[in-house]
Amino acid sequence: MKCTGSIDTREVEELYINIDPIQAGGRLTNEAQKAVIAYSDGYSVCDNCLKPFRLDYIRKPPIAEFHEDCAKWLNMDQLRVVPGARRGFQAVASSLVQKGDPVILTALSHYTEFVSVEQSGGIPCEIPKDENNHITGDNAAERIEEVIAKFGKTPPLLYVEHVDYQYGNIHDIKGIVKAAHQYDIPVLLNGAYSVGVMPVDGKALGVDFIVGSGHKSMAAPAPSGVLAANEEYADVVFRTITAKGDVTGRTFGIKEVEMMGCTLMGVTVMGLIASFPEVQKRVTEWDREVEHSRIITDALTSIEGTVCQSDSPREHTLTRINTIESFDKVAQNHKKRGYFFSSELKKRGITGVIPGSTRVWKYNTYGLTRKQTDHVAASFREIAEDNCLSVI
Ligand SMILES: Cc1ncc(COP(=O)(O)O)c(C=O)c1O
Repeated sequence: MKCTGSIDTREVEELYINIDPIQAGGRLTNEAQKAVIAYSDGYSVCDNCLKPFRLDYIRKPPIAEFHEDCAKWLNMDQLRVVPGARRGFQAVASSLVQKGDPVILTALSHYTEFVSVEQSGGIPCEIPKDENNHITGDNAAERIEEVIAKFGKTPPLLYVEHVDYQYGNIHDIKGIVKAAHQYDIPVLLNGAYSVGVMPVDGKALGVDFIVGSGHKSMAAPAPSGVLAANEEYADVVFRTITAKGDVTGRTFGIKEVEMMGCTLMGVTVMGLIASFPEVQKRVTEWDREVEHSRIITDALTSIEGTVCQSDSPREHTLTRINTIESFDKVAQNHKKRGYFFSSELKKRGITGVIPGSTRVWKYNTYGLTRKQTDHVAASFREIAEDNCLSVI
């Protein structure tokens, strides 16, 4: 097929309630949609890039202010915008990890963390999860000791998910930080599923870095994100270039090495900034989101044979559910096989569950209204009853 450049409307968002596990927190606000159009030209944010020539100093549009305000909001000392959470991991690993260094991550770490470790020549060492699918301070301490004994050196970095992508569980960050700091290991908090949807306080958690994903949880276009650091590490990660042209003698001012000079331009940074007021407001309404998550999860677990594999009652909107003994049993004898489930959901105006999956799958209820929540909950029950599954 040839790309003609003509783009259809995106039905998923226009016509359906979307419970896709990764998309919920990244939907743009109306303000971001307006900003995206206004700043759609490539270098549009550079109209007023005056000395010093760097993205985070631009005051019109208020990019400098966003950097200050967003750092404050996360209770961290300094912040930069980055093209996705993964680029935040990359900047930190590239600054702190040397070839052959052991680096601590967890049994629930995202692949992009592993990629950043590999790029820097580090050796990934995972903290195992416990029987409740949690990463604990005790397990972290034990693993750190083991790794130091094995490699004969202290890991330069530890990554931990605030909320992991497999279960949507919230982990004991304070306990893990306590363990890491006993060995002077800095902690990077992966806030891909927390920054922008729930309250996050870097100083209260005690972390050294926070990484957030704009397109996952801050109502921003992709690829966007934030990297925040505390004062102790800011100078290292946000160091400026010292290289000089050996023939021309040129120097390059205050460009930051890990940021490749400047990062987000145009649509991405302006979408992130335009959504920021709404994002700050919505994290204060987290309790309501959790309530909606519980309503839907309760509906699913009221279907005989269905097991919630995430923490219960839910504390987050991302949930992993096991329907092997319920919807998958129906699928075995259904003419549409596993596709019956997504097709029944679609008939009811719901999308986001991978077509064909009826065994273990994830959904995210973030951003649903109460009416939509009740409709999704009732739909799961109805599909079960229509297919002779008992609902308690
Ligand atoms: C837990 C987690 N961390 C990091 C990432 C990467 O985020 P980004 O796409 O912003 O680089 C993802 C994306 O799926 C994720 O689920």
